Amino acid sequence: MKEILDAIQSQSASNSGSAAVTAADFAALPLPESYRAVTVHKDETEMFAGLSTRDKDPRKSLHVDEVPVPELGPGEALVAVMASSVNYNSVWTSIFEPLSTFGFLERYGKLSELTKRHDLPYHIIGSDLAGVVLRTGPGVNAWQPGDEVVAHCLSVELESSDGHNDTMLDPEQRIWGFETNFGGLAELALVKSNQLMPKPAHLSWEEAAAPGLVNSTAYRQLVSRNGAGMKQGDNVLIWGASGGLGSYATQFALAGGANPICVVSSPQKAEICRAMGAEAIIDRNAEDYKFWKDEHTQDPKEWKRFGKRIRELTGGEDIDIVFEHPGRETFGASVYVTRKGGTITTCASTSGYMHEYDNRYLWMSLKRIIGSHFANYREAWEANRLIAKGKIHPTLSKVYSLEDTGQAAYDVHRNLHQGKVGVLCLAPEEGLGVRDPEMRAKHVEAINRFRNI
Ligand SMILES: C/C=C/C(=O)SCCNC(=O)CCNC(=O)[C@H](O)C(C)(C)COP(=O)(O)OP(=O)(O)OC[C@H]1O[C@@H](n2cnc3c(N)ncnc32)[C@H](O)[C@@H]1OP(=O)(O)O
Ligand SMILES: NC(=O)C1=CN([C@@H]2O[C@H](COP(=O)(O)OP(=O)(O)OC[C@H]3O[C@@H](n4cnc5c(N)ncnc54)[C@H](OP(=O)(O)O)[C@@H]3O)[C@@H](O)[C@H]2O)C=CC1
Repeated sequence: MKEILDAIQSQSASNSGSAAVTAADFAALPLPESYRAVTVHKDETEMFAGLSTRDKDPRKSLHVDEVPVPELGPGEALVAVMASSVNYNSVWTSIFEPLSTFGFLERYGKLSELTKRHDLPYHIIGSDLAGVVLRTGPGVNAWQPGDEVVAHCLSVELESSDGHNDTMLDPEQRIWGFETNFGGLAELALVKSNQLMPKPAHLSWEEAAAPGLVNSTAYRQLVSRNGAGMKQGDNVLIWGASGGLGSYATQFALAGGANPICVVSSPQKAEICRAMGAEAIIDRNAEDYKFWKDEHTQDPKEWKRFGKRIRELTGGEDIDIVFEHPGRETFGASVYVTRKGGTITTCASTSGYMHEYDNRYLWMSLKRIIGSHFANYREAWEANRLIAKGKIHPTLSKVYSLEDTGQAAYDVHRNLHQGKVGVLCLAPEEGLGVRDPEMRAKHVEAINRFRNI
């Protein structure tokens, strides 16, 4: 592993990404037999039985294990991972909710001889990476050893026509590192080569690894015609506006000429939204919205109070698009505050997936609910292109070592974090991997906006 790291480190910081070490040199580097990876264990899926969601502690279930290097198949790439990031899907995996992810691996394993590799008693998690290609499998022509890359997390087989217009609709659609094995929170990762995209040259490894999953998801959910198709002037209500998804949705709204109404839970988070350029901000904690009277009963008076507050901030207008992900806790309010003909677009249900809302406000006012999930190949590419062009910036706040991934996931689970939380895998320190310092200098303030808050 040291030889691999030395080769990556010897890429000059001033050569704009062109390899000082050649592709042949990288291809000739010997692969280790094993590598360190963050895992959950199949024999521990019941370890939190009886505990409340909040009390399930990722620090207990996430391990750093030495695991064998998987065999490389056709159309695949083995990547040396310099950095990765924590996504909420890794929190779900670590607390075995709503399902144990081993069921996904078992199902995938039944598909073919090759996919059997994924069905193991341990699950290497992680759905983001920035790193360097070490090996490519048969049939891979677009990428070669030595290429500096990020990977998006859409894994598809594309054998059915269902996914040929929109790769998210493939019947064998999976999220890499959640529904497949060999994810990015590790020193090496196995991906389909179609997941690879160029690493933005002005970012360090950990910055480049941070946006991938959430940025692509927010792009489809809010901007793409497959999602809400946001346009200039739209009032966009963004829950968790300084969180993983929300920090990108806020940037897309501002960059696209829309008007974000940012919901956060502290003055500190409100300040981050202001620094991004948002003006309409609601501190849900300070204003103490209680959309549920008790576990079973919502309070429409609170929906109305929330709607009035939004009207105060917009000069009397209602919401064109709600960017939803908290789910049960907020969904009734989200449907209520949407304007006639408006859209509620949802990609998650962090607080509970059995939603309740008053359907009269949906049908009588001709509103639409759109389900959205990650992003297709093209959307992921377009979202990464915006990062590479410095139009959208990483929202990395804090960086952990691979050994401390459990703590990083705990912070995200307990909502103690801001923006995105990074993890160094092979990178020995932060700040490495920048190939275009001039471009970086132009954007450095925005790149560092979430750091160490
Ligand atoms: C990018 C990041 C993303 C995120 O962070 S998202 C947040 C994290 N993700 C999650 O929380 C999602 C976790 N996943 C799940 O909870 C489950 O994954 C699903 C509820 C989405 C699906 O449940 P399941 O049981 O895995 O699959 P089924 O499609 O319900 O299939 C079960 C059986 O039910 C049959 N079935 C499906 N639809 C129908 C139908 N309409 N009529 C009759 N049967 C149906 C199937 O065929 C199959 O059958 P057979 O067991 O025999 O294979
Ligand atoms: N389907 C898909 O493709 C994807 C789904 N997801 C899912 O989306 C969800 C959010 O992910 P992500 O943004 O990365 O997570 P984060 O935890 O980084 O951000 C979510 C933010 O939502 C706010 N929030 C949390 N709970 C509530 C609540 N009960 N009511 C109102 N606001 C709340 C919090 O902000 P504050 O406290 O400031 O209000 C929090 O910071 C997760 O469930 C994740 O699995 C994520 C990515 C892709």
